[in-house]
Amino acid sequence: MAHTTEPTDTAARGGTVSLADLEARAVARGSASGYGDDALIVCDRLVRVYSTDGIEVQALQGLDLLVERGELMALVGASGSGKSTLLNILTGLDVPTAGSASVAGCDLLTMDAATRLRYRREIVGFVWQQTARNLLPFLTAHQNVMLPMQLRGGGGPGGRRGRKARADELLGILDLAHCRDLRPAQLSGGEQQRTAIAVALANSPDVVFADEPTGELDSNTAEQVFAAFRRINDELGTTVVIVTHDAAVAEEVRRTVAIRDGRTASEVLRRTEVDEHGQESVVAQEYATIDRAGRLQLPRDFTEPLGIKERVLLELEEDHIQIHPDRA
Ligand SMILES: Nc1ncnc2c1ncn2[C@@H]1O[C@H](COP(=O)(O)OP(=O)(O)OP(=O)(O)O)[C@@H](O)[C@H]1O
Repeated sequence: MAHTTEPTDTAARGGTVSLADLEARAVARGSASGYGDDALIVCDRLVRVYSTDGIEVQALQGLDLLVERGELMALVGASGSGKSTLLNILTGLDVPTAGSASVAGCDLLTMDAATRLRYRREIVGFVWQQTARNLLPFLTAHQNVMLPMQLRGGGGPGGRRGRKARADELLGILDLAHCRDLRPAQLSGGEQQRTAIAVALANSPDVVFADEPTGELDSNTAEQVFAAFRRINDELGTTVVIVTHDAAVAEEVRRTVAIRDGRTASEVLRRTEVDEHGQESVVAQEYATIDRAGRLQLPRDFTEPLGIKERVLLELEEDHIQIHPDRA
């Protein structure tokens, strides 16, 4: 085998290490640690500490998360797990205490005020749980969808006519053509949330964040809203991140990441598989996540029945690792 590792050879020969050697090593190290190079959303060891009256609360405790462009995924977690804290950081409303976070190449820690405004208008879209936060009550559905394009300024693609056509196109994709000239109070809960999705999409953002978007809806209506998220993900390729406490959302998306105590704890992936008879079925599998430091959190359902507490024995097999309770 040909030797291409010059720097090591130099060192092995006992010679002095040249600047070129050091540079080559730095480049090699850099490419090896290219965490999330291709991801749209990158959270790396994200920490958020709140201090109130001298008491510190660690809402995020070194959270790692990668979301690829084009994903339709959900972040789930119990109350207090850190979902809102994470969402506030990802939507540019809050800044983490430590770690790093970027969305579509925007560094969320170092953005200045002007970039933050552009980020919130053009790079990300939002759908909140409360309609009042999503839609202006005195504007029609069509006018609500036009508004972010008008606020963006710069004329927008195709000028006023282009913006009107875009608003109509989005209302069409979301099955809302019949609601075009109605005000929010004249729309059903599901129609309001679908209009909110159209508003979020107005400036063609890289990602839409939705916070408990179906929290105030019955299950049938919620199903229509999830179908709308799937449609914009399929037809427009928009990345969608849904944040909820409702674990049942896993049925509606392809990837669900669970947050526990300010860290990502596990993931459920849903894939469509085709058997030898051509029958399609959806297979959901739960994975434990490994953080950047190599830490793995074992689910309580697994540790409790085996009485696993402080330590385990690990055995490396050819294609898997065995974890044994400490019987000593
Ligand atoms: N502004 C704040 N000041 C102090 N502590 C806070 C603040 N915001 C959140 N926390 C604390 O941080 C932790 C995470 O809160 P967060 O709101 O992110 O959780 P959550 O998963 O969104 O919960 P919920 O579903 O109830 O909204 C909690 O312990 C919460 O009390």
